[in-house]
Amino acid sequence: MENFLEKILAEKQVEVTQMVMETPRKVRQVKGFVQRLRDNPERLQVIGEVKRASPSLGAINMGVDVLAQATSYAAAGVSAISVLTDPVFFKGSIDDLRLVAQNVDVPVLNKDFIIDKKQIARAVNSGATIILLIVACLTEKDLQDLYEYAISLGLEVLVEVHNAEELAIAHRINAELIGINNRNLKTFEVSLQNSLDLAALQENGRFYISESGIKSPVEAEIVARDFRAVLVGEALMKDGNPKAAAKGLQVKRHVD
Ligand SMILES: O=P(O)(O)OC[C@@H](O)[C@@H](O)c1c[nH]c2ccccc12
Repeated sequence: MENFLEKILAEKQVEVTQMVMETPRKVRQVKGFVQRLRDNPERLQVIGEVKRASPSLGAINMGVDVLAQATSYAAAGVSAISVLTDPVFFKGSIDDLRLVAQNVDVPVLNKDFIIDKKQIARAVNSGATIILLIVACLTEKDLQDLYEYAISLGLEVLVEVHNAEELAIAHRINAELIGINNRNLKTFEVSLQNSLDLAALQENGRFYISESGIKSPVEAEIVARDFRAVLVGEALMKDGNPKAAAKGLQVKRHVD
């Protein structure tokens, strides 16, 4: 049986084949995400995500007003906004990202399954300032090449891992920004315990983010000690007041 990730990657290959290689322009100028983490160690930072649907849940909020949602996140003081651009499994589009980037002055993360430079050039030209690279989607060599390409363009790169082996790879390529996904992309099972288990392997000088399954300030508190930020989609997309919800997740961290 093909797992979910294999299905997504097979489809992504088709999408990328049909894409043209754009000439990358300059990265949009905003105060960077890492800088925002550096400046705010005392509160858990939030990346609010725009996500209409997902393979595990189906429709989350298909009728969302993308601009209003992103503006609410920005008004709540999020450190970045993530926009899903995968059309097939997440019902997103690059136009969503462009719309958000044109209207907020916070970093914007292009959330997609990136396997090719063409996607990175498109991300920059659409206003993204951060891209996601998922260790489980790439060979170490391709991960390293795409990472270096993105950095050379002036992008920030969030490197996503799910287990200790992938975390070691993220450390080897010298990623500064590492996301621990609580969701297993092969089975879509979610456990916050994954972040807590891998926290012991964190290295000094890098910034770690806990991704997925954070639904309330209670869950935010659980990861706030070991993580600088959380990446939250579903809970914010389903809340009638996304601004208040995004603000409520910025809980106090106990920094020694
Ligand atoms: O909706 P949640 O459970 O708050 O999760 C957000 C985000 O972490 C999730 O969308 C995500 C994390 N890594 C990904 C990789 C691809 C697509 C989606 C994701």
